[in-house]
Amino acid sequence: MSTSRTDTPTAHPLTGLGWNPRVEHAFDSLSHASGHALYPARVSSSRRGGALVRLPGEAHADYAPALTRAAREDPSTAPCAGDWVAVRRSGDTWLVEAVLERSTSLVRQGVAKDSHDQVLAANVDAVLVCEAADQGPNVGRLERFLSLAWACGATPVVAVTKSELAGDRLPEVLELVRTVAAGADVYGVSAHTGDGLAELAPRFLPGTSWVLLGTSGAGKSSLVNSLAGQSLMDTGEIRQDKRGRHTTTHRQLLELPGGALVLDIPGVRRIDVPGDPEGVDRTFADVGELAGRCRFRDCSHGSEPGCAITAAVDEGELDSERLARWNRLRREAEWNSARGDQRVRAERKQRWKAAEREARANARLKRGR
Ligand SMILES: Nc1nc2c(ncn2[C@@H]2O[C@H](COP(=O)(O)OP(=O)(O)OP(=O)(O)O)[C@@H](O)[C@H]2O)c(=O)[nH]1
Ligand SMILES: [Zn+2]
Repeated sequence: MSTSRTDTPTAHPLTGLGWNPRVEHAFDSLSHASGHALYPARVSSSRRGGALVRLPGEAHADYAPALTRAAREDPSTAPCAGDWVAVRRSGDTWLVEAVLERSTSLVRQGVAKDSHDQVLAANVDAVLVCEAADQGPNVGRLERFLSLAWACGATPVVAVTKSELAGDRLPEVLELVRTVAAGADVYGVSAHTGDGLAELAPRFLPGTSWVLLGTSGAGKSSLVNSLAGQSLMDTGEIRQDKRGRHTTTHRQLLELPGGALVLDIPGVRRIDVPGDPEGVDRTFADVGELAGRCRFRDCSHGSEPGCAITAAVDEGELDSERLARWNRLRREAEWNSARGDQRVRAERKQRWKAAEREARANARLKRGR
């Protein structure tokens, strides 16, 4: 069944949940090939066997047997928050028939040799990396989160939170973060005073999906609540109160009043693996650019003649600590991805290209062409 409604495309009932031409196309091809009447829905949260979906109303949907079998083989194929799925009615209940192809996915890489990767959030357009202004900032941590964001295929944006706590040091802190996070936009914000929110808020475009990354207590929930002008996420104080109580599957797809979506997935708050090597390279584009100028293509940036990297360190153009962090993250990322198969890596690379194409298409759409 296709969406044969009389509404104009912009008034599609799922537009507010991020429905776009790419998803529509994926859904239509699936739907045409299926013998069932299928409906599109977006996963708000999932657990083993079933998911909470938005159609746009909220419903619980069990997984169809084939989906359950596939998920048992490879957990990364199971629905996760942010996924677009095709559902169908089965008596009084809904069944998830299939997961539509993801534009991006935030993956927690299995750390044990035989462990599977786990997809924590899907179809994320942007990742807001939060780093508190009063805690350093910790540049190594920032680089990790940025690598992960790039690896996932989403656009990273950095929020230096609790900006009022930095006082006079704020410009200096922001300058440092901008150097480390070249390629991502950086905003100083305070949930307590409201500073900087007016600059950051316009980034949350209607229909875009966001995930927040940052260490516990960085102020992610407070920031989302300030942007929303209401309490959408539990902040540290409230969670403390709730500890010990049984919590059921809760809604993880949050809608900001401005129309952007935030995926609140507790598990992503603390992932500290850097993603794949491409993500690391993108984060350290400055170092990579230097590496491209070394005389030998396989330069190990040790004592080889004509090494542009060691020359840059000697001349004070490249911080030797940043170089050390690059080496460390690259080793970690390579070790991680060596376990994953080549296909997965190739797909992640494709996603950047697809996301870029889509961003360009969306921009054209917004300009009205
Ligand atoms: N001074 C100041 N404190 C803040 C600000 N934003 C948040 N906080 C405080 O920082 C603490 C942690 O804030 P949360 O928003 O719960 O942090 P979080 O990143 O969501 O934490 P997790 O959910 O554990 O990952 C709370 O005590 C907040 O009141 C701010 O702009 N300024
Ligand atoms: Zn070199």
